[in-house]
Amino acid sequence: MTVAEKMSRVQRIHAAFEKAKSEGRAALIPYMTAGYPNQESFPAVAQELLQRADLMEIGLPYSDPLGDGPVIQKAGEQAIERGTSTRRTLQFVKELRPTTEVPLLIMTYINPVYAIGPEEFMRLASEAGVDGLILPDLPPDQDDEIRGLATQYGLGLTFLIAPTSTPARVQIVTEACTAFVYAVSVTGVTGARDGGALNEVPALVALARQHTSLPVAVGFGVKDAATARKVAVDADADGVVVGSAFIAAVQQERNLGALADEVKSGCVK
Ligand SMILES: O=P(O)(O)OC[C@@H](O)[C@@H](O)c1c[nH]c2ccccc12
Repeated sequence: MTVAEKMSRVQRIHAAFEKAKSEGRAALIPYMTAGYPNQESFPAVAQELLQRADLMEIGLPYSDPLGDGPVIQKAGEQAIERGTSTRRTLQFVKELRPTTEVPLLIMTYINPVYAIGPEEFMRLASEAGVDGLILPDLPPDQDDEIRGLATQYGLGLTFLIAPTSTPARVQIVTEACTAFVYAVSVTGVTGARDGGALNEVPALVALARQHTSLPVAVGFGVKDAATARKVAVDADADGVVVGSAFIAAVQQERNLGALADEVKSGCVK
């Protein structure tokens, strides 16, 4: 891979945030589990979201997903039952890659990466056209290997901060990120919550900004225009991640594109 190719992935991620900003919006970052609801339907589901997305998170289904709430956990189980493996997930990215300019990030726990072998995983991800990795359970200060390999293969990295993160922790985590910083709105698992759950977001975004000039995206609990507005406008985040609400829409056979349009309307600053 040439230096230019390596640079272009992280740059593509940053450019996507810049473009949304220039249009007066926070970036919409949908999450969808690879191979959900099944291998045949996933590409169409992904396209429905990609048409509205500024960046996209593709979840690598994993059998022991500690941070996943019930909706995403069930989606992952179903995808695995229906044959979506780590390699199949990367193959999905390879198939989507020529159809879209939207940066594609793989959201994965670290175990599947170790199961295939970190170098092999990075090689396959890079070949498939993945732009970045979101690693919710890798403590960035306890790992040099993954970070070194991601740099070598030109992949952006995103780690998570939460309202319970101390300023010292926020410093360590944000310094390890190269793609964007993922601020989790609440401590706990993914999924929608009752109102009030997003109240800690403005302070968390402000704290992140003291430590980084990277874009700061917020996830956990955004499900409609009002909750998106809380994150995009009230907390002034650069990106809004939405997962469980989109998976629930697919599961209930509701109009996914219409829901994505609605959430996107809440991303307008
Ligand atoms: O589902 P929500 O509440 O909209 O939150 C996004 C989240 O699902 C997605 O980013 C995600 C999926 N699995 C994860 C595991 C850890 C952290 C984040 C995630």
